[in-house]
Amino acid sequence: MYTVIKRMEVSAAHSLNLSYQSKCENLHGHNWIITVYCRAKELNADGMVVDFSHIKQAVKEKLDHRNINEVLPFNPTAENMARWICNQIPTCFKVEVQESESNIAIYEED
Ligand SMILES: Nc1nc2c(c(=O)[nH]1)N=C([C@H](O)[C@H](O)COP(=O)(O)OP(=O)(O)OP(=O)(O)O)CN2
Ligand SMILES: [Zn+2]
Repeated sequence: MYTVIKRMEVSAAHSLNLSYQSKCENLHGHNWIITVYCRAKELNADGMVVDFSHIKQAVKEKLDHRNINEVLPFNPTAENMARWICNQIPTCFKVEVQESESNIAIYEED
């Protein structure tokens, strides 16, 4: 089994729609650290699980320096973002989305 790990920093803005009052309902920014884990039993014809630059294209190039609420059609919590990122990338099984030193969400397939 092969595993590749791609880490990216995404600087962007978002606001959250919440069922309670929160400062996070206001538009604000993060430098998200996003870590994508992919694995495969066999390498593809190019000798890769997945090209690191294709992961970057699927994530960073869509989200970086954007208002994430205008890109993603759901409430952009770290958990929802992690699931969406995982679903964008064939062979991905786990995504960590770190909003700050103290706040991290992980989505992992069963
Ligand atoms: N489970 C989640 N909780 C929160 C999320 C989330 O995505 N998942 N997101 C937010 C907001 O994005 C908010 O920006 C986080 O604010 P922050 O100031 O970083 O968080 P804290 O209030 O916990 O402050 P610390 O000083 O970092 O502890 C909120 N919650
Ligand atoms: Zn936030």
